[in-house]
Amino acid sequence: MLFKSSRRILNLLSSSSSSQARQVPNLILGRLKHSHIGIVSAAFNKGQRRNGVKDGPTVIKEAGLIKRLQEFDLKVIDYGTVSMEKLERNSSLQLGPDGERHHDAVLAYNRELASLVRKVIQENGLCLTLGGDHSIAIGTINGHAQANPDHQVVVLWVDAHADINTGGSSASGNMHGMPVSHHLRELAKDVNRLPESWPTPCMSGNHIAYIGLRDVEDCEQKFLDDLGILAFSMKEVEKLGIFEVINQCFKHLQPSTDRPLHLSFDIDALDPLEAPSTGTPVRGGLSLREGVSIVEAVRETGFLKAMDLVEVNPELGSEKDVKLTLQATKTILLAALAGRRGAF
Ligand SMILES: NC(=[NH2+])NCCC[C@H](N)C(=O)O
Ligand SMILES: [Mn+2]
Ligand SMILES: [Mn+2]
Repeated sequence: MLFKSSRRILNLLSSSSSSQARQVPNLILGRLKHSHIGIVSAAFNKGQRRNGVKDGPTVIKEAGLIKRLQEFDLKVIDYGTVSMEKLERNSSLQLGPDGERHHDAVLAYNRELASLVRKVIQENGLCLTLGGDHSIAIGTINGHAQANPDHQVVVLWVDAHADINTGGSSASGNMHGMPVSHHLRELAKDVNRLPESWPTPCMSGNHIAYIGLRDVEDCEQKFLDDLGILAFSMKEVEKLGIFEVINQCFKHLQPSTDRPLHLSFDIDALDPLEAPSTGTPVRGGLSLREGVSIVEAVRETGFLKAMDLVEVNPELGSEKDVKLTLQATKTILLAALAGRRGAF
């Protein structure tokens, strides 16, 4: 009798511990349920002047991202690449009305990208878009909004830069410094669109928050101030600490089932000591641990529906620099999507 019952307890113990061992993060992230993670490769570089950034998606995938995510029982579907080929047949530099470099090409590419992002979300996937330069967030956020016509998408933008220039305010003409302005209703009249008036603005200044800023131009700061946009620069991260900053962002954005969350993560938000291979590095950035804390908190809200990881450029820096940058990138993605810290 005693033997029997202790046997039963042993069985119970072993079955509960084995089910615990299997308790890896499954496909239910908080209260938004996803059937899979859909990966979109946005191999695009016309939003700035360096070629290599279009190879970001390939090197990130070659570094074993999908296999690593699958090790945590996540179902991953590769939706393939939105390529620049069609645009390249007409690759002459064409300026927009306010000097935006490759204006129509950037927008035409993003319109196609937006359709694929919309498809991933409509098929109930959590959409991860690998860039590419940050101009691809014109398409990803638009596609996310298209998939949720009855809901307000809210955006957490993690970056050294505000990327809120318009053609008129930009000193460089590079459209990777302009994606945010394309989505804001308040700036609608300052943004030049395609003849079919794509993209339509899908949010207001109170639907976006920033973390990590440290290289913001005067015109951009004026947009942030005028629109009352919540923005935590590295100075505030330093003063308040990363958890207070994250909490204030979520209090403000109020992600929920009615307010799906879009995370746009520029790898240059991290300090260049952590992620050197990127086109516009700025020293004094987030530690990898702070970056991980941000994306862990994002995941834990349960309302993450789409994420961009942009500006990894494998042609910049030494072999060691590229390796470090890819390790940091994978660390961020593993924490954001699987809720895990660990080695690659
Ligand atoms: N996504 C980026 N890395 N953006 C950098 C933008 C730099 C500068 N503010 C510009 O508009 O040209
Ligand atoms: Mn940046
Ligand atoms: Mn950026």
